[in-house]
Amino acid sequence: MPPSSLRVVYAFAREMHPKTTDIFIQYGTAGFRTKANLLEHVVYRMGLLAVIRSRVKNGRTIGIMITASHNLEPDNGVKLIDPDGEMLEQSWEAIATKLANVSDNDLEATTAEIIKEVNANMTLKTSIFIGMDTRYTSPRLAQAAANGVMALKGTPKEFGIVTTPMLHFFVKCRNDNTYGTPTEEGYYEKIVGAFKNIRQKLPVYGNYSTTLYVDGANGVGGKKLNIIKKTLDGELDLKLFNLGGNGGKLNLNCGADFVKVSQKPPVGVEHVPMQRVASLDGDSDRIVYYYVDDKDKMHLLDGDRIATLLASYITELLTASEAKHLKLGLVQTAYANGASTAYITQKLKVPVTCVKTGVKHLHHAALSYDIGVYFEANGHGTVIYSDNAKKTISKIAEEGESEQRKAAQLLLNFIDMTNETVGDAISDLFLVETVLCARGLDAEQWLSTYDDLPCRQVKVTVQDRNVISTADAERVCTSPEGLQTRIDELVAAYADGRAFVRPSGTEDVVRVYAEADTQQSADKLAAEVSQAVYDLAGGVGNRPELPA
Ligand SMILES: CC(=O)N[C@H]1[C@@H](OP(=O)(O)O)O[C@H](CO)[C@@H](O)[C@@H]1O
Ligand SMILES: [Mg+2]
Repeated sequence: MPPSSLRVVYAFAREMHPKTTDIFIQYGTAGFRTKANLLEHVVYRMGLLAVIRSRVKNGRTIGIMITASHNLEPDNGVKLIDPDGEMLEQSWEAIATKLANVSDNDLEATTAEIIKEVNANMTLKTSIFIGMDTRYTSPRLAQAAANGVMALKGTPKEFGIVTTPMLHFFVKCRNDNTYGTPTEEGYYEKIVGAFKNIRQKLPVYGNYSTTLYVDGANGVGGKKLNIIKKTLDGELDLKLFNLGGNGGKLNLNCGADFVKVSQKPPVGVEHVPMQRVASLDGDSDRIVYYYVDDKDKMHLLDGDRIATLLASYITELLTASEAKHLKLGLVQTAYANGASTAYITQKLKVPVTCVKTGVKHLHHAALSYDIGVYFEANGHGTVIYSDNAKKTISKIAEEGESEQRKAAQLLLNFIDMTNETVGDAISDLFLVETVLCARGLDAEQWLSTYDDLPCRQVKVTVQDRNVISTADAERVCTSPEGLQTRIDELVAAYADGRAFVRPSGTEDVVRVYAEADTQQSADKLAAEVSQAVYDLAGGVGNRPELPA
């Protein structure tokens, strides 16, 4: 592009999407995320960067998703999706951060510098897929992204309101047409189609009931399930709540994150004792299940539960299809309940890898298995299958003995039902329902597989959360000095005690996690560790108090 036309681009940027704040913003665990009114210039610049990224990747399509996931309504965010539908390559996060923070005056020079540095061929044609969640600030930000794309002569394709995993899926399909069709219909056809297929093969039996209640978090997931619901022909009877009407606010006292962290049922859902409920987050890339018993006590079935359920069923099908040589492994983070890890390794005999928080880390580690099941405890996860695994299973489905063939065919449906690009609440919901149906389980039986250790997660506000450094997949705190020693002392006083701290990548807080043999102990340990963080890492506001 000749310099004169770039001049026009930057003059346009200054005028249309000016940088109005000096607050430093960082591409974190899931992209940029902050108050929506601080983001417009950032999103515009991500439009520019998406085009540059695409041109480094031979013109393959890149995605831009506008969402702040489970955060409350006033927040928003933006993240880039790489050509295979994966999160942006980590080495580009620093580039994104640099571009987001330069002044309007330096934007031109910095963009030119980046183009040179990454060696982008700016003559390539490129299309950028843009999606957004249901926030009222999203359309304006999506427009800023499209303007950024057009500024560098890329072609934006706007999908409007879609779930985050849908956009990942579209990007993957656009760059690899064997994976599916890059449209919402294509997504339903593949994922919901596979579910309906498998239901033909697995009769409903035992304690499994086809009625499922869903908490849509007043976000996009419930709206999409409302479309899907009409096509399910009674295979699954969805009763949807928190669809965004009746004044229900996005993620407010509802949704997967609320249910997981507060360990309370969401508002807005009718609670029938023992009825299983699936709770999605605002952009529908997370899901947890729960039920309320006849004494009004809530029982949570979180990401760890879903991971173990899926891993054990896949193992069963691998055994039945005699494809046991395919190596299945599970990936978790330090937030995984200790009881789940023990169950997976000791009972299921499946190897477990523990990695840092953030889906990109889990996805990456899962790639080292033939079949990698990865889940964060908060319900974000999926299963990925290597080409070798897919080929082997397809071959058995065609050439194996009758019983082997049957199992392999089920497994192929299971693979089709999976959104392998990223954690996907809708895809995960169908996977879980399939396994529960295949095993004739109700939620209570599912819960009885193992007993979770009571746990507690809390936040502490400090002056600068980056004073906290960690090692060993965030399980050990290496600075500030003395904090880990203090945590060790505190943990030692509890049976089955475990605790760790880490700076959040999406909020300006330090997260504290604790588990112990009783809820009371877990709560107390979390509070004591919070005090240690407050004292040793520059706490602000009131010092955390111990539970009464
Ligand atoms: C403890 C926890 O649930 N942390 C979440 C949260 O990250 P933090 O870096 O902890 O803020 O948001 C991430 C993005 O959704 C998700 O990947 C991660 O698991
Ligand atoms: Mg989310």
